Amino acid sequence: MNGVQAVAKSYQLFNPRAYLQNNYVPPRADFSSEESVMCWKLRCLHEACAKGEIKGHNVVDIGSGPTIYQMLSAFEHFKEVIMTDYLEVNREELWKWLKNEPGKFDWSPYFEYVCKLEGKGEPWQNKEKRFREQVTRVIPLDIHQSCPLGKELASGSVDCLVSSFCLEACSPDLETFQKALENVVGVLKPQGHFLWIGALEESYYLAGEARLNVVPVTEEMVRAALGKAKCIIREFRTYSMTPAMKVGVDDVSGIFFVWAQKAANK
Ligand SMILES: C[S@@+](CC[C@H](N)C(=O)[O-])C[C@H]1O[C@@H](n2cnc3c(N)ncnc32)[C@H](O)[C@@H]1O
Ligand SMILES: O=S(=O)(c1ccc2c(c1)CN[C@@H](CF)C2)N1CCSCC1
Repeated sequence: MNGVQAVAKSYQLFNPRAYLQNNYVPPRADFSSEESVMCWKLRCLHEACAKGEIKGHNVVDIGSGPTIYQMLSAFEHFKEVIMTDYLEVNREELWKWLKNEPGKFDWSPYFEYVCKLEGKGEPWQNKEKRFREQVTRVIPLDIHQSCPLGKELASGSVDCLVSSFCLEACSPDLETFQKALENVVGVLKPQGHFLWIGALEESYYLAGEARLNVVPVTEEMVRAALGKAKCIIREFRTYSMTPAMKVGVDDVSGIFFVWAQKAANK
C-alpha cells in the first residue's frame, strides 16, 4: 500500500458529525470576538470577494467535507455552486443540510456573521435560502487524480475554486501535496481565482474513530507550491493559534488564507 492508498484507508473511519463537533460548534467556534479564528476566516473570504474581481459562471468547493461556511461569500458572485467531497458520508451530510432535513447541522451563526460583514441588513434566512437554491451539484472528487472531478468538470472549465483544509489533510507528503495542487489548479480557467484556506504545521487531526495524518506545511512551502503550480498570489494572510485553542483534536499551529489567480495562457 502506497501513501495515497494509506490516506484513503484512514478516511474510511472519518465521522462527519464528530468532525463538525470538534471544529464548528460554538463556543470552540467562537463568534463572540472579532479576533477569533472563525471570524478571521470568514472576514478573509468576505474581503477578497468584496473587491468585485471574483465573479463568473461557476464556483467549485474542493473537499467540502460536511461544511458550507467556506462558500458563504463567494457563492453570491456566481450562478452555479458545486460542492465536492471524496467521501459519500460527507456528501450525504451536505445533502441533509441542503434539503433542510431533520438532524441537519446548524450553520445559522455563520450566515448571521457573514450578513453582518456584508452590512446590507439582510436577514440571514434570505441568504441561506439563496445559497440552497444556487448549489446545483454535490459531486465526488479525488485530488490525486489528474482530473480530480472526472467527467463532471473538465480541465480549464471553472471560474473560481474554493478549498479549506483539504490538500494538506489528504496528502501523505509534500511531493503528493504539490501534485494535488497542480491537479486542482488544472480545473481552473486561465486567470481563474483560487480562495484557499489551510492548516499550518499540522501533523494530525481527529474525526471520531479516525486519526488522520496531515502533511505539515509552512507559509514558505505554500507560497513555493503556488509558484510551481503557476499561480499568482494576490493575497496571503496567516493566523496564529493560541495555546488555549489547542484542545487535542489536532496539533495545528496556524491557518493560512490565500487569494491566488491561475496564470494566463501564454
Ligand atoms: C479536514 S476535511 C476539510 C473539510 C472542510 N473543507 C472544512 O473546511 O472543514 C478534509 C476533507 O478532505 C476529503 N478528502 C480525503 N481524501 C481526499 C481526496 N483524495 N481527494 C479530495 N478530498 C479528499 C475528506 O473527505 C474531508 O472531507
Ligand atoms: O477554524 S479553525 O481554525 C479549523 C477548522 C478546521 C480544521 C482546523 C482548524 C485544523 N485542522 C483541520 C484538519 F484538516 C480542520 N478552528 C480551530 C479553532 S476552534 C474552531 C475551528
